[in-house]
Amino acid sequence: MPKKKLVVALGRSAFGDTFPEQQKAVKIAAKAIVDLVEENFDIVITHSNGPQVGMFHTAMTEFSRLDSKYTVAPMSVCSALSQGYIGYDLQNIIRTELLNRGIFKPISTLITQVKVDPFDKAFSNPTKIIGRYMSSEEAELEKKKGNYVIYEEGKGYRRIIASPKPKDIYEIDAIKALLDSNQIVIAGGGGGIPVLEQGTTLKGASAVIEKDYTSELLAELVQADILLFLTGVEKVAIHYGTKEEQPLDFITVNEAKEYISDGYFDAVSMLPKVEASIQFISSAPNRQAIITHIEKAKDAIHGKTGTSIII
Ligand SMILES: Nc1ncnc2c1ncn2[C@@H]1O[C@H](COP(=O)(O)OP(=O)(O)O)[C@@H](O)[C@H]1O
Ligand SMILES: NC(=O)OP(=O)(O)O
Repeated sequence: MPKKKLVVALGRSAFGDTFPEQQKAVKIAAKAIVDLVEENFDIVITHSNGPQVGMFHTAMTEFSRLDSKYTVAPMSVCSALSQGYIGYDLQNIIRTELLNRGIFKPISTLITQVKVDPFDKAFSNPTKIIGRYMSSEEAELEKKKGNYVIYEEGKGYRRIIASPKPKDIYEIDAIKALLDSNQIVIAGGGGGIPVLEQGTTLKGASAVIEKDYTSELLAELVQADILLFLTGVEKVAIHYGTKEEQPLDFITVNEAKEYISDGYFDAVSMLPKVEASIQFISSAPNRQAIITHIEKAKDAIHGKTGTSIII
């Protein structure tokens, strides 16, 4: 019987905000991934990059102000940096976890570019949160640099950037070839580097793609059986964060659409996962989309927990 293909999307909680946090958190992600390897899946891993891409962009901009030998790195370059920074850590820790369990399976990270539409309305409506929390003074400085910020009640300011939809993945054949040769692939990190096709050139766009949507596109293109979102909660809930909070084991596509139109899912956190799940299971039969906590991956695959989006 052919092995089932699984696309796993690792959320922000898999990495934290700083390198020490990442080194610690990635061990939990590695355990989750190797549990899934032991379940005999072919696996593609995608991951978040919001805090990291913001960190690189701010750092490079600050360096360039201090010393003219440093130049500002465009956001697309910072996306590429974040793929390397996270992928390097992730692939090594997963490798160790595999070897510790006596499993010999190669794993590699692929710098991945994703096509976006230059006319995507998202370019004139920044929504994607990146970087760390800032004080009002830091936020003012960002605004002076021409960047956009939002205020989160009680938490502080954060940068926001355009987040166009992913249209195609340029390295998809390489991803498939690695999968076909029994390798674990980390690809589409941070939603992929957003690029605009200009003749024979791919020009980096000043944007950060939502990795949940890229995960779905990737799952479509590799013809995955399961799309698994590993995040910070065990189940999707309605009335989330209130006394009436109701965690859900299953959500049908029709229910999910109703919950979306009733505003139950936060636009920048849970909504993209639910939308991506709907898209994935609706576009071919016998597919599964599951959202759960990073420490519950194996249980969720066995139907013991998590929220499954079903037809
Ligand atoms: N309706 C909801 N049900 C469950 N969690 C929700 C809901 N709305 C918002 N959340 C929050 O969204 C988070 C997931 O979004 P986010 O952290 O952006 O994703 P990721 O883990 O992929 O980075 C959850 O950990 C939870 O705190
Ligand atoms: N690119 C992306 O979706 O990253 P986050 O999950 O950190 O927002």
